[in-house]
Amino acid sequence: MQEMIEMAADKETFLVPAPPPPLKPPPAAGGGAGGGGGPLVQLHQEAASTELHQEAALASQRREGGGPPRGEGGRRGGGPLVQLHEEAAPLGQRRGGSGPAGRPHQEAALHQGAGPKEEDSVGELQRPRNGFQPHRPAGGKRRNSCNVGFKHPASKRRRRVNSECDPVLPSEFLLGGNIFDPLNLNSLLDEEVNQALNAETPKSSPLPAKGRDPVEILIPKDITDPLSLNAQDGDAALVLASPFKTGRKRHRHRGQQRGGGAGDCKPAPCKACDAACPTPQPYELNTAINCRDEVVSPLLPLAAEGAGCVTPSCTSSSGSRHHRKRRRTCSKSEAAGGAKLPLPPPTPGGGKGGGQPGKSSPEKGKGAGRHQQLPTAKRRRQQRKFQYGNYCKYYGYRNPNCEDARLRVMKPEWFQGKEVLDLGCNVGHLTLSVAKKWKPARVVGLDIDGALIHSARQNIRHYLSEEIQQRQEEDEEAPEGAGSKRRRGCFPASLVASRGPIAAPRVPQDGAGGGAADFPDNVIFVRGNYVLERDELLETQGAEFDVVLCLSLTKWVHLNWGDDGLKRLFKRIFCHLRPGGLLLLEPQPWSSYGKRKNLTETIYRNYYRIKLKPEQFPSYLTSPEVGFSSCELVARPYNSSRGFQRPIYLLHKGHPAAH
Ligand SMILES: C[S@@+](CC[C@H](N)C(=O)[O-])C[C@H]1O[C@@H](n2cnc3c(N)ncnc32)[C@H](O)[C@@H]1O
Repeated sequence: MQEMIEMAADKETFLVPAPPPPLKPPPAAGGGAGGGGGPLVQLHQEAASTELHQEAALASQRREGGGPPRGEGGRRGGGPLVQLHEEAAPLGQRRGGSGPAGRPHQEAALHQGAGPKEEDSVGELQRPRNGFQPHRPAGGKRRNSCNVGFKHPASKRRRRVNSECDPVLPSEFLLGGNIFDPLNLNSLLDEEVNQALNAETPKSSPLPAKGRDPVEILIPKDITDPLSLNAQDGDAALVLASPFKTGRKRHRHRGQQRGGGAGDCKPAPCKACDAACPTPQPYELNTAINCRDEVVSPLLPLAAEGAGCVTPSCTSSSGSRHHRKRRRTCSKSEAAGGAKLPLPPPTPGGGKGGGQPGKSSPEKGKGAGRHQQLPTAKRRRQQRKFQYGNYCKYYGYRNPNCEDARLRVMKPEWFQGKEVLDLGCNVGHLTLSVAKKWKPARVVGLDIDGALIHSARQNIRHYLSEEIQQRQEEDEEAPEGAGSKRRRGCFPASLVASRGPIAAPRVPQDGAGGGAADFPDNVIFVRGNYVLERDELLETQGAEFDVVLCLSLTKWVHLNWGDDGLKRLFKRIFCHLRPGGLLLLEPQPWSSYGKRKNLTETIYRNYYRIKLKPEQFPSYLTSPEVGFSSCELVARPYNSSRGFQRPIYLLHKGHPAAH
């Protein structure tokens, strides 16, 4: 459009300065054919109110291949539209007598970077190529147009000027029009003059003979938008309707490409106008990018998984945005201890975010839609990723309210000063809570998934950062001068949350951090499979711990290594415990096994071979085959998901009377 207008502007420089002055008042309506045909003229007048007609007229000529519009021939090829535009073009000349011829130059000056003062700039204007000296309207007002304020680089403009699309002046006119007054508008000014002027019109501009084909008048569908500038693309062709061709033919909208004949000269859209049209805007692209976030969000967990779940959001919550958001609103202390938080009211069927891993785990809940699209082999591979229950979002699903209710049923004295082994620690939230809250001498978190162990180590920093933050808050709450050190300008809370404390103590590595110490030096995370390969290896296992946590692990060991593997696990725990040691066991119910039986072929096989069901665990553990002296049900902690409402047993080794 912009280009078209500029082309039109260039074309206007060919127009001669001004029409002859009016002699007499215009004739009454219906001034006859010689008057240009009343309706046509009226339409011209209306159409001329939009200067875009002028510009469009010239652009139309370009579309026609540079040739002038022809009466009937023009009609056949969309001519009337061209004609209308072309005829309307010089109407601007009537304004102020001197016409718009100067305007394009002013605009051209703008394009060429002429100075801000129009008067000054006129003098600096380049002469048009055809040698005509444009007329400068006296005090002429620069009219608004589509390209107001829009500057093209000079190179661009020059290219257009020299292009093959240069318009050619019309040589034939209708209804008494001529090059100076193509629409024969002067005929409107005075009836006599009109008659005199049109008594004999030039051969190049014949009067339509009576009985000839009537002049086709094109009526804009929308008179408030005659050029259909507001039309959508699809409506563009419907901009004008001919009474002769109602509903039969669609007229090309200016700017719309013709099927042929236009050669290389394609009308360019007006950028300024297009900006107002409902075409995609750059910010919409941005929206699309934002939307893309929605589109690709299911892939994010994949990335997180691939990255070993090291991000805080990954390690501390579920993959869903919903959960992440919630997680952000609650502190780690809530997640860790949470004893002060009121219990959420029971919801039938379980809470939204607290589903069993089987329901809302990466396998099903989050990736349900994705899995539907995945081929079976890929889905299997995906599922196999979590064949050990090694969900990196486990705590997000399990503790959507950031509270782990199991900590409520545990007694601090079980841990204080003790050495604790947490089997299948996942990303270490419960391990870290125990290590931080109850000051055990040492806590070892062990997990088969190295990525989870990596995350667990990272989480040490977050628990630590929380502690530092708490200390800072306490300091700030304390009154000034009360002996407390108020810290100002400390590390921003957001960065502490996302990156950890600015001066975090060294994160202990494997094998480091031995010996009794305060948190976080009392905690260590180790990757390993706790299930020994053979029973004979049990003999090598020495007693090292006072407490072993075996929470929500049995199902995964059971499914992956069958009855034999689970029994070996129990026996190893027993061996690992010192006399008087404690085992905290939270088995998953048998009813939850079936959902996972198809994860791998081994699991499938094991599932159907399992004989030792979870309800038999207490009796098996206290049997002579293992050796625990007692087993008691501690509690069945509440969870918003019934699937997580599992019993916790306390098993004693050796001297139960001592505990
Ligand atoms: C369902 S999660 C339970 C997490 C944590 N114990 C809790 O209850 O909060 C089970 C964890 O056990 C781990 N796991 C499974 N088999 C294991 C094995 N043989 N040795 C060590 N960890 C194992 C998985 O990687 C997973 O992180």
